[in-house]
Amino acid sequence: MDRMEELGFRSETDRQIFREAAAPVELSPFGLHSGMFVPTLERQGTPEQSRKWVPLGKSFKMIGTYAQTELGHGTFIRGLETTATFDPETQEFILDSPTLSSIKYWPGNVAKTVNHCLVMAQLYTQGKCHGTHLFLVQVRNMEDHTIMPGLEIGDIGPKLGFDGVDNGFMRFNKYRIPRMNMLMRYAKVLENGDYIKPKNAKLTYGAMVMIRVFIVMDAFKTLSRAAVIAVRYSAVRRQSELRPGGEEAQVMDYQTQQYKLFPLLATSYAFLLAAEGMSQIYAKISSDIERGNLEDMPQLHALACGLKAFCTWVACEGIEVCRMSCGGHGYSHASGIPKIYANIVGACTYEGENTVMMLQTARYLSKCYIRGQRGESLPELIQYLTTDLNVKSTLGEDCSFESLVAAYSHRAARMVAVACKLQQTNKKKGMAGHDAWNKSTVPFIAATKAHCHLFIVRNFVTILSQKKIDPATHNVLSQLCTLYAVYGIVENMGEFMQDGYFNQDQVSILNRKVLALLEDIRPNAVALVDAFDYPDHLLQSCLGRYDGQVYEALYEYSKSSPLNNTDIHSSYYNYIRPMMQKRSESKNISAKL
Ligand SMILES: CCCCCCCC/C=C\CCC/C=C/C(=O)SCCNC(=O)CCNC(=O)[C@H](O)C(C)(C)COP(=O)(O)OP(=O)(O)OC[C@H]1O[C@@H](n2cnc3c(N)ncnc32)[C@H](O)[C@@H]1OP(=O)(O)O
Ligand SMILES: Cc1cc2nc3c(=O)[nH]c(=O)nc-3n(C[C@H](O)[C@H](O)[C@H](O)COP(=O)(O)OP(=O)(O)OC[C@H]3O[C@@H](n4cnc5c(N)ncnc54)[C@H](O)[C@@H]3O)c2cc1C
Repeated sequence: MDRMEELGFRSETDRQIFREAAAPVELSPFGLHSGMFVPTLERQGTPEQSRKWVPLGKSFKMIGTYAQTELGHGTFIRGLETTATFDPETQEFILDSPTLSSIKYWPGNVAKTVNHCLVMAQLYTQGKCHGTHLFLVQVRNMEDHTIMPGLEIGDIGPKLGFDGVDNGFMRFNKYRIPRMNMLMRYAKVLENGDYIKPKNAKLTYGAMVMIRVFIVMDAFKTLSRAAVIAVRYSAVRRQSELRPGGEEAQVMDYQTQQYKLFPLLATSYAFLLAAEGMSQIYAKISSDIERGNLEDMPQLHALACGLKAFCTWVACEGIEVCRMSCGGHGYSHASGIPKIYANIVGACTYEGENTVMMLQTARYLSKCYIRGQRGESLPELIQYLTTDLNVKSTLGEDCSFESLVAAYSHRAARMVAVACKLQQTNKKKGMAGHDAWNKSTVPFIAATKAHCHLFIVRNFVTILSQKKIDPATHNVLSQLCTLYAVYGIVENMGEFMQDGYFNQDQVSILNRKVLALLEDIRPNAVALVDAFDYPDHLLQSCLGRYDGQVYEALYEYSKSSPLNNTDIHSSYYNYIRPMMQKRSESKNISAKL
């Protein structure tokens, strides 16, 4: 903290980059404090509450986390069971875990690290439930860090990853907090217990929207790090003969290796630009919301949900491809890739399970489709829904940006229409609304993925057409953008061709183009990963070292394995030798028989 002050890091982005550089392998146990707890106090507290608590949080005098998920509920927030009941006599809220399933379970750093939590609980006042609200709760003694009376707190045990985060459980037993510990920027409980409701009940969900936006950048960071390691290693690793009798080839010269890695390199650049675009949209709309203009809140929610789900799914699949493209050494922690995967794959679940998030976006698309069919105006990002689906592609040998964006618009518009028509058909068959919805959610998920894919392609093209970039760089970035878009079509050709949008010749053009682009990008592949400028300290990888000294690094890494501290391990004396002695005795016995 002091070091960041010394270095003059003021913006949260700079601070986050510094924290990651300082703790590259394990996630910081203060990630949730800085990334969720403090920003939520700023955005969901009244000005007075923010003035009181935010400085304490920023100076780490108060260390907190976000405690919402319970044993029985994570996705369905309205089903959370923790209660906060207002007691007007004492001006306090009484927090309680009334059932086993209501125990808070998963909140990061709650087990051993934090002394405060933002707790999401069902608010009761004057005998009536007003839904979930956030409460600031002190959970440990500020003098000796002991657990406050009335609370049971512990660690949930080993996980797939996230080893630097002590995810815990927390149980309330009629635990009292002051009335003013309810975050009251949007909703309030007055001294007499009267409830003042917010302009929109979902304003309380604002912290989750913010983190989903951050997670799009995390998807870029993790995928690009894995790509750096795999591409650099592919330049160093020589294996097998490409030319009979010739020297062993750099594995990066195999077309299959290029087809594995170069689209992921292009995806990394696409996700970086998408994350920046998403952040700009979030900054604009969240500031409108803070000024009371909630008009674009549904659009922000839908975009954040969709991109968070789409980018984490693609990033995790891509990181696994990077790992496997490094052969056996990729499976070792020496590569650094298993840790990257283990730390980000949870993002497909936390901050909104990806399928559920995609369905939130799908719900928004369904409503926009109906508005579009009525001729109503639509937000710019959604206007493609009114695309004329009878139009065919004009794609030519050049695979122009315009023809590629048109293809993605057509695909998404067609798939949203298919899902919406199924939903409408279900209703006409007499299904209730919720059944008509549920029985069309599989095509809605596919349509929403196409919607997100369009956003990322269009965003990439827009930035290349708007930003002033020197010609040489623009040329390479254009190759990456074209590869990202063409590869996405080739890999999902059925969705693009189902209505005959492309003809056979155009399909052949696309299949040729994706292979040609691999050759175009090959000379710049290492430079394109070096451009991310990740220091070796951050990558923590013997395979992805900047100096390429892979085998020397692997040898040193292996020698440092704790198993090598002694030549003969105690298991020999405890198990192996007794077993062998027993075997030899039994053999003597059988020989005598
Ligand atoms: C390089 C390093 C890599 C690793 C980096 C790690 C760094 C550390 C970062 C993070 C660590 C992990 C921390 C994790 C924390 C958590 O997981 S906190 C808990 C998160 N939990 C969730 O996200 C729960 C998901 N569920 C929900 O959000 C909601 O339940 C719901 C699915 C949205 C449904 O809500 P609800 O049932 O109340 O609403 P609906 O009936 O579906 O919809 C009603 C209308 O409300 C609109 N709506 C819903 N949510 C929002 C919102 N957030 N904003 C705006 N509007 C919203 C919805 O669209 C409906 O509108 P409509 O009626 O017009 O259609
Ligand atoms: C690494 C990690 C860190 C976490 N950190 C925190 C934290 O700091 N604070 C916190 O409060 N929580 C935290 N969580 C919990 C996390 O927010 C929840 O696990 C997440 O919201 C998913 O909810 P769930 O576990 O109830 O999954 P469920 O919703 O039970 O998912 C199970 C299955 O049900 C499906 N499903 C559920 N609802 C629907 C639906 N409506 N339609 C279709 N399918 C559906 C899902 O798609 C999924 O396939 C963390 C979780 C992880 C893994």
